[in-house]
Amino acid sequence: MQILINPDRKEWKNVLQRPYADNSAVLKTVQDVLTDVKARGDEAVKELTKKFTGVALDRFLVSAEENNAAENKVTGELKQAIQQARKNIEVFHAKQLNEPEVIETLPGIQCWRKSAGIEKVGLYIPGGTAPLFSTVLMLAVPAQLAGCKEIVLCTPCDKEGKVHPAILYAAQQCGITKVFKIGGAQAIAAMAFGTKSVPAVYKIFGPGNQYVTAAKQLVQMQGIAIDMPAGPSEVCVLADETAEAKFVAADLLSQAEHGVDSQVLLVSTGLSIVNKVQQEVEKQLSNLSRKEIAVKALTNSKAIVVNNIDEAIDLVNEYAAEHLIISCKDADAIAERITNAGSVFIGNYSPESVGDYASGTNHTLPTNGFAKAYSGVSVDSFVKKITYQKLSEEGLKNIASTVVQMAEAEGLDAHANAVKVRMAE
Ligand SMILES: NC(=O)c1ccc[n+]([C@@H]2O[C@H](COP(=O)([O-])OP(=O)(O)OC[C@H]3O[C@@H](n4cnc5c(N)ncnc54)[C@H](O)[C@@H]3O)[C@@H](O)[C@H]2O)c1
Ligand SMILES: N[C@H](CO)Cc1c[nH]c[nH+]1
Ligand SMILES: [Zn+2]
Repeated sequence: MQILINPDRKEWKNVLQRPYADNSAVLKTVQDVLTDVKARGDEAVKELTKKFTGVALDRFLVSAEENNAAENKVTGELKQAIQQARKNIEVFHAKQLNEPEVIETLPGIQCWRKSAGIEKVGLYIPGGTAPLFSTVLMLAVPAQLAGCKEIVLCTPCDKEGKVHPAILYAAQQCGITKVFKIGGAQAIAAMAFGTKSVPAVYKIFGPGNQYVTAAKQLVQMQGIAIDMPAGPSEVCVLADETAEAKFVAADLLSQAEHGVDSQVLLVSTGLSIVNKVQQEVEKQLSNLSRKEIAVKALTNSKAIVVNNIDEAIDLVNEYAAEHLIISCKDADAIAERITNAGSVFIGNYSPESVGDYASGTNHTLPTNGFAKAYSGVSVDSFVKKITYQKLSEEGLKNIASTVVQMAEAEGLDAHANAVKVRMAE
């Protein structure tokens, strides 16, 4: 991890750049995948799966037998953990549902807004380097709460053509029945355009690698909605001298192990904590099964020492991390000053892993600085909000002159007439 001391503000943009900023080669590959799947459907999906993963599939839908077999392969302890996590996620997300409230803007003019679940949604569950069954819960629970009628799930399979049993178990727990064993850009294309076996959906959700994220962004240009660009995982830890180096190192490594393109950032007001964290990182690395991946991700990562806490807060707001951990003396007060982050973890006992799995908040979050403008997935992501209005004759009288004045001033006589014709009766 590179250490930078007091970089000039003018340099922040460069310093805070994410790895692999130039994705033109990925975009080219993905564009070809999309064109192929759109033209040739299932045949293209089969060929591309073989090409990118080496797996030859003759069908994509996970069968009832595969589902039953998977249930038997998940241990009782893991089943309990999945159920506990699912419950917490449901409790947290259920509070996001709200009843429509009718507002009377003028006597006789009633306006309201109602949420309607998006009818057809596609969930992408990453599975290239780790079977992220926790993501099933993060997407399927809010989709079900929102009332989405058709929920399709795509996830890559292993070399034997099998989907990880915990992914299937989590899907069962969330009432998802259509699971397709395809991944990458070809899965996004299949859900976007539809194929003989994969239904087309209106909106696609879920994180993924660069290929998946690019595919989502490109299908969006063709009219299919997406949740957000949720790419390689990242965490920023803001730590002062009161932070526990062991905890900070563990948090940094927890995201570095996701992928070689992950980025972790340590921002601090003192060099001594940075040095201690570096030593801890070295120590803890040796015990990790995904050490190679974490080591590569650490080469993209930085520790930045700044002059004071105000500068540190400006820097983390500029970075707009997917996850921000605040390990500082005044963590609560600092949290109040955070304007850009996907999800914030306050204090020494709030590791990001807890939000990744089970506290109840969603782990599908904007990466790559998109937290400046995007929110993470919530029930809201799965609904559209339809506005309604109902006017009585008195209500129309109360607003008529306002509308007529404005319509005529815009030169739109027909608009004005739609009101006048009713008032003339
Ligand atoms: N932002 C979030 O909320 C969030 C949440 C969880 C995971 N993540 C991120 O999701 C990512 C998961 O990535 P993953 O790779 O493990 O799984 P993945 O399922 O996203 O991608 C695997 C698929 O990518 C395709 N692929 C791989 N190499 C390719 C190539 N050279 N050309 C074309 N296609 C190729 C293959 O089809 C493969 O099946 C990680 O980067 C992780 O950090 C992000
Ligand atoms: N940290 C990931 C989001 O960036 C989510 C995840 C899933 N499993 C473990 N972690
Ligand atoms: Zn994680």
